[in-house]
Amino acid sequence: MDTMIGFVGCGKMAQAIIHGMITYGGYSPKQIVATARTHATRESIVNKFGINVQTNNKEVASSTDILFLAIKPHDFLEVVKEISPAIRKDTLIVTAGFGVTLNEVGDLFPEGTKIVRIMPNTPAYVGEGMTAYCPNACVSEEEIEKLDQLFTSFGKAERVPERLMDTITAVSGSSPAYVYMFIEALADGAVRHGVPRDLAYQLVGQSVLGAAKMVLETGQHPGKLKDDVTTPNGSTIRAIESLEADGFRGAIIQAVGACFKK
Ligand SMILES: NC(=O)C1=CN([C@@H]2O[C@H](COP(=O)(O)OP(=O)(O)OC[C@H]3O[C@@H](n4cnc5c(N)ncnc54)[C@H](O)[C@@H]3O)[C@@H](O)[C@H]2O)C=CC1
Ligand SMILES: O=C(O)[C@@H]1CCC=N1
Repeated sequence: MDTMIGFVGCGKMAQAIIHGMITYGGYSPKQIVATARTHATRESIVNKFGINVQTNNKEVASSTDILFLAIKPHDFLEVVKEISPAIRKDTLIVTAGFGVTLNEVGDLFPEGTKIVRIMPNTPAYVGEGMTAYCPNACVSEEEIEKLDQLFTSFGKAERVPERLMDTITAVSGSSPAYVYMFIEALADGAVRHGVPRDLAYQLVGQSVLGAAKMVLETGQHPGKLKDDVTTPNGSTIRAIESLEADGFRGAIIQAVGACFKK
């Protein structure tokens, strides 16, 4: 029988994962069940993904083999208290909340509950997510392998030590937001100098995608890749000089620190 995958909390992050799993990972909508609190949300999710959507968190929690908890931190405790008595011993709980440790989650479930802490990101929607994960000691290597396959169905996945999770939140969980800001600002610069808005997003989006692929696929140092673009006394070095004068790199390093601290 197919593994049943549940989502308690089906907002932006869960929907990105569901879209990625179905579109790029070959998962069937029949294998996926989520909960929604309102009729309107239920209709919208059913129409988008064709998955089963219910209103009862406990029923979903008790009927799934892998259960994602993708709710905001302020709703977390209430939801866990509700579903905890309904969890089967063999269910794998996958928790996506930032800053909540495996021990803290473990204390809210019966002893021996299998829990995996993850930090995904929204590019899961297009099959290019980055998911960092760490399991607790109750999860077997075989189960970890199964989860790794699930996470890689919507992008890349890395098993990491838990002590890195807060930093990773700042680096890959939140960073799509900073990258969108960069894209928007670069496009604004293009529009400022006469490029139509749609063309600007095309030019910038493809350049960011290409630059990211160069880093991942050539394995070359980003500094070397930057140097390859930079002609002596050319135009690129003028842009670099201006960015350095405005503290571009320092601003990004500090942003990672601010996100980590929160
Ligand atoms: N949005 C992102 O880029 C990322 C989010 N995360 C984490 O994922 C979690 C969810 O974030 P988002 O999807 O952005 O939030 P969201 O607000 O879009 O989704 C949360 C969903 O949970 C539902 N919900 C709240 N209480 C509920 C309850 N009692 N029963 C059933 N459903 C309930 C809400 O109606 C909402 O649809 C957060 O912990 C966040 O830190 C992690 C990585 C990236
Ligand atoms: O902003 C947040 O709190 C979450 C964590 C990673 C992305 N979104």
